[in-house]
Formats: sequence, structure tokens, C-alpha cells
Amino acid sequence: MTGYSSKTDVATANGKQNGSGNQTGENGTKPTEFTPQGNHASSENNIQCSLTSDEFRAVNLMRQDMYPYEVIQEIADFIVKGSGIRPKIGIICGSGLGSLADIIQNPKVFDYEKIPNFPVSTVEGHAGRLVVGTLEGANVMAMQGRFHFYEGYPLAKCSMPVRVMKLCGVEYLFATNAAGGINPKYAVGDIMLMHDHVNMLGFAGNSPLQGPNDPRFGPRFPALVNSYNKDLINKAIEISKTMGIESSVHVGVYSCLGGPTYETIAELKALRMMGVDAVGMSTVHEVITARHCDMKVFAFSLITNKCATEYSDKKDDEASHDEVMAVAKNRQKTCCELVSRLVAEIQKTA
Ligand SMILES: O=P(O)(O)O[C@H]1O[C@H](CO)[C@@H](O)[C@H]1O
Ligand SMILES: Nc1nc2[nH]cnc2c(=O)[nH]1
Repeated sequence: MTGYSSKTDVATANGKQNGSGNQTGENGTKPTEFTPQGNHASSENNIQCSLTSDEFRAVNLMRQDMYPYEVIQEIADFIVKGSGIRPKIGIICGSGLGSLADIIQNPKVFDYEKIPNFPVSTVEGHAGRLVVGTLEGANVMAMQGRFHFYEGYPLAKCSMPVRVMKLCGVEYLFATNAAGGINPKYAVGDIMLMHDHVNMLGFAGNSPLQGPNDPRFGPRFPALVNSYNKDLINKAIEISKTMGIESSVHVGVYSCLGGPTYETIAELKALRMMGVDAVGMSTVHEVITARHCDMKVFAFSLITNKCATEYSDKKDDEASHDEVMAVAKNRQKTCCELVSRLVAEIQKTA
């Protein structure tokens, strides 16, 4: 996809929206006609506007942030009918943690492209498949690939699949992610059980719940204290002891930034001062959406890199997605075991 669609976008891209240059039109921009097929070029402004009508529709679809209840219900029906399963537990696989879905038995796999009204995954390490089946005797569905704000999706769209899970029958959300460790006690490969979050995108006025509220999902003003289920955290701690990994398992606070850039040292210092232990670019909006519709939430971060909070010339301080993926691959067995055992615990008490 190339180019952009509106005259406002054109002006912004040329840095001329404030009246410099030869402009006309009500907002000080030179109206530029959109031609759906082929390239439109204005030599005067050196504008290239090359969206085909299919691309134009694709951009609009990507930006779509309203999913009426009935549309979510249709997607849920498609999955429940197609799999013959009503899942109780929903799992979101973090970057490089797609193998959490590979341990599902009798899997029925849906490529995101084949699910009506579903977005597509665009990030390496997020395969873009929904896997429905059983794990430790429990009916589960897992997203092998989540949607991030930086991909261009509005937050409501990023977390729309959580509502799909809800209408499929899911009661428990397991959200996993790869994250940078800010707490100096955390080492690469450690696991942080999330017990709270700092919603930086929320601080900036963005929320997956923005817009009209549908009370069939939940209340207009949901409370978020106790969002992370204490019982599940305690169970996970007990499980980590039986696995012999308790020294590398922590309980901490996660923060989601918009990405796709990793943080500056000054930002990391600020986050640490705010009590943040690990930072990523996901999960928080999914948790908000899940709590809004009263799902029980368990979430953990795999610490894939250590975040520097002091200036240095060390190249090691620079995070990279390759490193994130490599660490996730190394630790996927441990993460799978933790998830399986926690599912087994839930199933025991069902
Ligand atoms: O949060 P998940 O999807 O695990 O992925 C994390 O890793 C990617 C950056 O390496 C970002 O997408 C960040 O959010
Ligand atoms: N924002 C952010 N996301 C990550 N995902 C994995 N590591 C990181 C990190 O250091 N920062």
C-alpha cells in the first residue's frame, strides 16, 4: 500500500497545512482529487497519491474501530460452529510465543484472512491464526498473532477479538507478551506475572472503550482495580515452585506504549519512576476490554531484553525484535508448561 487518501492528509504530509506555499481551499490546503485507479501526481506540490480503490478500501477497513455487537456475534458464531467447540479459556500468544497454540489438542485452525470481519496480522512472530481445541481437558481458543496499535489499527480493533472470545463463551483470558525488563532485578528469560498496569495510551486519551458504550458488553465506566485475578496469580506462583523456576518468576507492573519504537533512556527512567517493571506495546487494551465484559484475566510478560535506564555506549542496550524473537523461542517450552498447568488447575476446580 502506498500514498494516502484525503486532501488533509496530503497537506500534512507536505508540511503545508499552516498556510505556507501556494494554497487554496477552506483549511488552507490545495484540494487534490482522489483518483481511484492509477497514480495521481501534482507536480506543483510534488504529491504522489497512488491508492487504487482496493487499497483505499483496505485503509478504511484497517481504520475501522466500530464493531457492533451483532458483527462480533457473527464472528463468534462462525468460530463456534466451525470448530464445534465452545471455549472457556482464551489465550493470546505474545511475540514469538505462538507455540502456546501448538500444544492445543484436536486443533481446528482458522486463518485470520478466512474469518469474516477479522483483521490480519502484520508482525513477524504473529502467525495470524486462531486455534480452537482442548488443553488439559479444557476447551480453549488461542490467538496465534495479536493486533498492535502501531500496525495502524485503532485500539478497539486491536482488542476486538477479546469480545469475540467473550461471545464464544470464554470466561478466562490468558494474555501473554514479550516485554523489556525495566526492574533491575529482572533477567532476560524471566517471567513477570502481571498484577497491574500503567496505561500510557490511556494517559494520552486513547482507549479501546472510546465511543458509544454497548451495555451488552459492560458498563460505561468500568473499574480496573483487581483486574488481574489474584487467585490465578497465586496458582501460577505455586506452579512455578513445582516447576523449579520460582527464582525467575516475578510479580510486577506492565506498561504498554504505542511503539513501534523501543524506548529512549529518558522514557525508561520515567517509567521506572512510575513503578513500571516491564514495558511492551500490547496487552493493556486487551485486558481493559476483557475486564469491561467481566472476564477473569491472567497475564504474563516474558522478559526478552533488559532495558537500560542509564546512558552508556553499549550496543547491548539497544533492543531488537530479533533478540525478542530469539529469547521467546528459547523460553517457549517453559511458557507452554506454565500455561498448560494453570489451565489444568482451572479445569480441576471447574
Ligand atoms: O506484546 P507482544 O505482541 O508480545 O510483542 C512485543 O514485542 C514486539 C517488539 O519486539 C512488540 O510488538 C511488543 O509489543
Ligand atoms: N516497548 C517495548 N516493547 C518490547 N517488547 C519486547 N521488548 C520490548 C521493549 O523493550 N520495549
